[in-house]
Amino acid sequence: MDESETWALVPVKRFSQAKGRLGDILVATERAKLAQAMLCDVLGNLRDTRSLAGIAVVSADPEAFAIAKRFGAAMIFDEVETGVNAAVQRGLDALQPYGRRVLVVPADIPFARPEDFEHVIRLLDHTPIVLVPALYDGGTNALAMRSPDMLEPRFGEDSFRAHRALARQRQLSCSVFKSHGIGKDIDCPIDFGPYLISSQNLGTTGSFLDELRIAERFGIDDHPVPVRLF
Ligand SMILES: Nc1nc2c(ncn2[C@@H]2O[C@H](COP(=O)(O)OP(=O)(O)OP(=O)(O)O)[C@@H](O)[C@H]2O)c(=O)[nH]1
Ligand SMILES: O=C(O)[C@H](O)COP(=O)(O)O
Repeated sequence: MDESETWALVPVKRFSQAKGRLGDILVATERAKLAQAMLCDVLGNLRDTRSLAGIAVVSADPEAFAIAKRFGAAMIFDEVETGVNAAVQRGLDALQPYGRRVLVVPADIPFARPEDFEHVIRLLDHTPIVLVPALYDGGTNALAMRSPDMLEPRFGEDSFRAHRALARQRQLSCSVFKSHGIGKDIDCPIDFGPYLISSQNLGTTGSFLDELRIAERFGIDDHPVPVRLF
């Protein structure tokens, strides 16, 4: 086994429970479909990231496994489903015996391109930890480590600061890559800003948003409005 191989690890919550923060504007079936569409885009972009040796999906949802299979990803069963950190830790434990590098990403970053992931992987040659902050909410949209046991995952509120602090505490140097592709996620209604909708190819997610007529439903037109500063 080549120890410099990098595997991607994607935690996926049961689709029927996904995207609760969008509950005011999307019904449960729409939230589930959006989560599935984003997973397809994330797995497609990871599959097209040439330096990745493999992808693993950690989930309890059979539908997530069906999607994972389509993209050639390995499957790790999340039997307890007690949140993102327990799920990621389960995945890290599964990869640990192989001594691989890992790139942990959430399933809701459909804007991340293969070249963004390649950049993270290259940075791992320079520092043992690489973090990509979420652009707006203090989250972490990619956590890459030279080995799966370097940091325990601390996803959730203010996780970027928590991951950085943990790396410092362990005396592990850390690169921070501010990536527009990886940094943008869809968590809250505000994330459906006009910039996102009119931006480049958004793949399966874009098609689903078109189908939802998201712009019309939320009164967003084609003109830039200060929903967020990009
Ligand atoms: N396997 C697994 N993945 C999870 C779990 N909880 C969250 N995730 C995943 O972890 C990432 C971050 O998820 P969250 O922000 O907690 O949940 P979300 O569904 O994206 O959004 P909210 O419901 O609005 O919080 C996403 O990829 C989720 O699918 C869990 O219990 N098990
Ligand atoms: O740090 C975090 O928790 C994240 O940014 C991950 O997930 P989310 O974008 O789905 O909340």
